[in-house]
Amino acid sequence: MKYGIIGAGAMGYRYGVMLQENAGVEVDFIDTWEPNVEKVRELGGVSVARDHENRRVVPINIYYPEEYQGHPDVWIIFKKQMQLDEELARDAKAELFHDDQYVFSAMNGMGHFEKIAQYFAPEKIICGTAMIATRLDGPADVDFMGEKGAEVMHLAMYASKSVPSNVTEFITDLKKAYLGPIVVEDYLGMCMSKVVFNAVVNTLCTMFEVQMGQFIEYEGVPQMARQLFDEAYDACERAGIYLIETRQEEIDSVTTTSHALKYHYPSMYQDFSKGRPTEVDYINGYIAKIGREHDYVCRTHEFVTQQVHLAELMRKYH
Ligand SMILES: NC(=O)C1=CN([C@@H]2O[C@H](COP(=O)(O)OP(=O)(O)OC[C@H]3O[C@@H](n4cnc5c(N)ncnc54)[C@H](OP(=O)(O)O)[C@@H]3O)[C@@H](O)[C@H]2O)C=CC1
Ligand SMILES: CC(C)(CO)C(=O)C(=O)O
Repeated sequence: MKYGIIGAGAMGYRYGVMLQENAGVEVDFIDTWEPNVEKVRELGGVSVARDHENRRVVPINIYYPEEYQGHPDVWIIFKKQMQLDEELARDAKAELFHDDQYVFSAMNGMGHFEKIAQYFAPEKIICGTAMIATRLDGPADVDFMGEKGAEVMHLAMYASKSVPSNVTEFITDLKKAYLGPIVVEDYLGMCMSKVVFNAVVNTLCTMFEVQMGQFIEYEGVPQMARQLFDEAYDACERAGIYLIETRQEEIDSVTTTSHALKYHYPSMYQDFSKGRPTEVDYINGYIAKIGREHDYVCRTHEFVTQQVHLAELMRKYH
């Protein structure tokens, strides 16, 4: 199968480079961030390291949407939630999307699949989540965090419980790429399981400006995590959303994942530290919204969402 990556950022490079190098498939990258596209063209590829080591340039094909003439079988979208509407509109205007194509995304937060469904038929949408950590340190400069083979991701169809036969080839390519795909039936429970995880780790690491390994040094983390998970699970259960992990599994995962990805600054911090808006409204804010819609106030998530916005605003004084 041939793949088109929309958003040559941290995760776009991660998926594209691993598919190209490990699964041996054809991959094209589409990006709108000019310094990034121009840097790739100057270097002849993207500079890739793993846990700060073995940095090398991987040759890739990169295009602005308006330049692209190819026809991938699957689009893989990795933009920040706040950028997605504009990106999809620009890509559609450049006539990139075709009825026969599938589309996959494992962005954090919620709301992106509804936006993608404005351009693709529901049965063509493959939903994902990725417990895969990647840093974008500058244009055309990425660092794949975590040991080789530790990558884990989940996927589910947007419109059905089972995977159609032509999507199995995509799953095979993800396996060959060592991206660690696990197929589940319910996309909503799958996505919310990742949202509640990010609502603890991304948000707290961002507020205290620390890496995951530093965050987990504090012995009170499991207790803080339990409070946030309990509220999120209570809201989801009232909304009829059943997560694919139990509350205890999520709490345990905060500890194990934070140790495994100890040098990683979660993607929310990567935005925060560069003065950009964060995805907090799509993570803690989304949990709070589900709660409110079902007569349940997620007091801690509402407070934490405000705290992150306060911290965003206060950056101007630092
Ligand atoms: N990174 C990770 O480890 C993980 C991320 N995710 C999710 O995947 C999605 C994509 O995230 P991710 O790949 O991290 O994001 P990116 O690395 O793609 O960053 C998003 C965009 O921000 C802008 N940008 C990035 N770095 C800079 C910089 N140094 N200076 C100026 N602009 C910059 C660029 O667009 P522009 O110029 O248009 O602003 C870029 O395309 C998100 O939903 C995220 O939550 C999920 C799992 C893990
Ligand atoms: C890698 C991980 C899982 C850390 O929370 C993530 O989703 C992110 O950085 O946004």
